[in-house]
Amino acid sequence: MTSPFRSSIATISISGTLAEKLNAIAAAGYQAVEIFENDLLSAPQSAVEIGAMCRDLGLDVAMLQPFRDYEGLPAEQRARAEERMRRKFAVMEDLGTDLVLLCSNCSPHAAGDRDTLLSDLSRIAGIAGEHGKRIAYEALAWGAHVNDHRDAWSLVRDVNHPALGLTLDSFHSLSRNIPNASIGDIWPDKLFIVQWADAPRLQMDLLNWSRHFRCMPGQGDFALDEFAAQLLRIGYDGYWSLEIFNDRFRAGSASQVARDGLRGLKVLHDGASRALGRTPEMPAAIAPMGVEFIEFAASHAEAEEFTGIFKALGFERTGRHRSKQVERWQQGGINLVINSEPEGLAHSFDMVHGGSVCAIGLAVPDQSAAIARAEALDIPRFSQSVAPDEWQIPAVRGVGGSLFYLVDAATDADMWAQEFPGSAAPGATGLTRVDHIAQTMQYEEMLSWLLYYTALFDFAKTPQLEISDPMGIVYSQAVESRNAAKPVRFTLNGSMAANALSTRFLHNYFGAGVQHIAFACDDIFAVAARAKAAGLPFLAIGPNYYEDLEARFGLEPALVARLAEHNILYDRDDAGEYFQFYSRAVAKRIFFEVVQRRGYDAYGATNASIRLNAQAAHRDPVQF
Ligand SMILES: O=C(O)c1ccc(O)c(O)c1
Ligand SMILES: [Mg+2]
Repeated sequence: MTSPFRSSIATISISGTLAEKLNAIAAAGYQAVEIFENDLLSAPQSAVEIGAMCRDLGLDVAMLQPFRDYEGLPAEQRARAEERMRRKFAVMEDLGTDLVLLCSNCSPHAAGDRDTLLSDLSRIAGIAGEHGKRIAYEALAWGAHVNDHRDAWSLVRDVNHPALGLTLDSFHSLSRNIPNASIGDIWPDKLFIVQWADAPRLQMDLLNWSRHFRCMPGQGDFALDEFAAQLLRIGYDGYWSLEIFNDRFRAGSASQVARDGLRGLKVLHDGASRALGRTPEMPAAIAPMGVEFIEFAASHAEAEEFTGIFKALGFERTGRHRSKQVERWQQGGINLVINSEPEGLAHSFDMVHGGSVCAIGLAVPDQSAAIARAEALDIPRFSQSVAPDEWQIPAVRGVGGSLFYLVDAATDADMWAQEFPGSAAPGATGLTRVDHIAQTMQYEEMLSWLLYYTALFDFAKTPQLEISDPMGIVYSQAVESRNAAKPVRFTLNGSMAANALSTRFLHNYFGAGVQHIAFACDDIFAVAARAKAAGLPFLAIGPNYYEDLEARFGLEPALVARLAEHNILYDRDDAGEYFQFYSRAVAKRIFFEVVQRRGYDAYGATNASIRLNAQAAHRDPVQF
């Protein structure tokens, strides 16, 4: 399929040597690269060889960058800069590009009056024109005189030389809150390149924000969709080029970061096309209608540990798979499946992780659209051999190699009836549905999975929270469906602290995966009392918490006593009230939570550190 836009990425955005970067960029499927000068300077290959390498990899060289500090210089320095520029033209010739990026001058010694800027930019445009080269002028957000794309544009427009055009960089424009409507004034033939970066909204100086915290479209807080729609509106059809300065990415996997970037760009371009009423470029984001099932991989011995907890929580075994060592446990609208087969994906999961969640089934309204969306976003499909008469459910890979089964919401009942014949309906008990699923991952992977969830699914993200674990800080971010009736919610958790619970999980579990599952109920006291009588190993909460709770929220002492009796944590905000309790972990890995929401939409973040402290009491002694 021909790409609906021209994709590119600056080599600064990813880790590795220049050759490694180019390989990762080509493998991810970009059409072009911006060569960052520092990457070129430190490469063992000549510019001619780099140019040849790009061509062999099928990559165009979109631009060489950056060229700094030219306009407004005193005459002597300006002449030296022009000489430097001529040399760059020779390098560009070798690389095979005619475009160079010129950053607005950051020197406090540069003049900033408009006549000087116009005259200098005219001079350099003339020199570029003589060499058959073009210059793309960019307003750095911290430029001494030119730091707003509207000013850079008015200079480019008034110089009006074919060799001088504009660079738009979403970071510089949006970090300064420059209205997107101003893009409407730009003539598309003079917009030589558009650079993309998202970023979290931070209170810090522009330069450090830009150099360390840029991220891929969709991973930050900028309203890139409006910016993108404006570009399409003016008819811009040049490169969409990622330029991401981010310390985490430069320490991470080049191929992963490159793939994430292209995924972010595709979602952005498609979203902008849709906003303009144009033909969509891929099926719409999947809007899951609920969690259909959670599949646990477990040996028979560990399966008993899980089912002990399931029983105490009120689940019943309602069926067995007609041909496999797989059981179905149910309660309310919840299906838990325990897979103890001696081969297949579940078995590999059990071998690597021990008892674990190997798959999650999501009910989707349109299975083939869901699969096509995953394919368009380069999210790998999973298939394993199934018996000819077995119910086929398409699956894609998720966190830690686990699966998302995309269950057709219209035929889910038939699926259960065929695969688990004669399942008994569960008796009425307390748990109603899966409230959320918490996945733990390396801190470095969090942005990648965040993008995965918001690109593949019609999910919104909540702000990232910092939770204090007794052994360090844990970062937690939720992604949740916008469908309010039966929301599907995941929390993504990671830490840089070597002994925080989430890090201990990664060690114990050998990788990223589901760390806990929260079930919703309508009467948490009844569920807790029943679970207690049935011997659920509760996570015990200390008395200080309850004393503080009484003071903090002015709760009735009798209510606080009931909460304490059942180890129930409590939170309240403007939207409503939240009740939650936890089980101890199975095999020090997975634990369960029960929640009751009364209008409340969050996750009890203030209680998370209480919970982490309670769990830390059970950790193995650490040897330093
Ligand atoms: O941080 C910088 O110096 C820098 C350089 C080149 C760019 O295109 C940019 O946006 C920033
Ligand atoms: Mg830039």
